[in-house]
Amino acid sequence: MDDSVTPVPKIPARTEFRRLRRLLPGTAAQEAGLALADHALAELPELVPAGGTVAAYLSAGSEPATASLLEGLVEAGYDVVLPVCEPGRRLSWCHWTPGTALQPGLFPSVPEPVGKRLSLQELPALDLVFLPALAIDSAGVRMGQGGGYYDRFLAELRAAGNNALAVALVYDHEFVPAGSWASDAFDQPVDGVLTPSGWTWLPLDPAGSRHAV
Ligand SMILES: Nc1nc2c(c(=O)[nH]1)N(C=O)[C@@H](CNc1ccc(C(=O)N[C@@H](CCC(=O)O)C(=O)O)cc1)CN2
Ligand SMILES: Nc1ncnc2c1ncn2[C@@H]1O[C@H](COP(=O)(O)OP(=O)(O)OP(=O)(O)O)[C@@H](O)[C@H]1O
Repeated sequence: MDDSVTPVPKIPARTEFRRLRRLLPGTAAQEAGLALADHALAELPELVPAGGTVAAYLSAGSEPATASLLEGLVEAGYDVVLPVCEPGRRLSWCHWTPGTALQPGLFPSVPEPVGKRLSLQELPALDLVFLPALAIDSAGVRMGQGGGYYDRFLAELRAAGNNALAVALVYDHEFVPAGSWASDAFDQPVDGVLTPSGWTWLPLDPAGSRHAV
């Protein structure tokens, strides 16, 4: 891994990752989603006990598609919860199965499940969180859409003592060297990244790693 990168400010870096997504061919999101689901479902039995609770999300636009992953999780017997955007940039959560109705949320392009909304305190203990990202660096720093929804959520989850693994889903070219952009103190690191090529536990530096790679 090249350790000589110069961090660029977060906002232009976000603009560039969005631009690259817009250049992807129309089939990229579906193809990436199928590969991600295969890797995820192959590994999950070792990471999450049968019947465990997995937080995930409904993909939108050019994000790697999560439909196959979500269906596979339910088929494998996991309890799946998906986020709903609330005012104040907070997330609440709904249980999801393939029959759950969807509706546009605060961001009209992002679908959300219809149903009873649960706060973090009302949720069953989470075993694993799959989260959206525009990019992840090899130290585990996440570039999101800029709302701070997941930084707030992970900070609260971790403060509550829940050590659920946080794993971001991105395309291969979005997994980049540590320090590719300037991180902020409030950025919550992820524990791993899942790309169409497979899983990587982070940080990549073995001395700091929480997990066997
Ligand atoms: N699928 C998904 N759900 C999510 C998030 C996310 O990043 N992705 N969020 C993370 O916090 C929260 C919502 N925040 C978001 C904020 C802005 C955009 C947005 O501007 N989307 C672009 C399309 C981006 C693309 O195609 O890659 C758009 O609507 O035009 C999306 C989600 C909660 N739910
Ligand atoms: N724990 C927190 N408490 C309050 N505000 C926070 C917290 N974490 C982040 N924020 C605020 O959220 C805003 C956006 O943060 P950032 O750019 O890292 O979002 P993001 O991770 O890209 O977004 P998202 O999670 O929505 O995809 C920042 O202005 C920051 O001040």
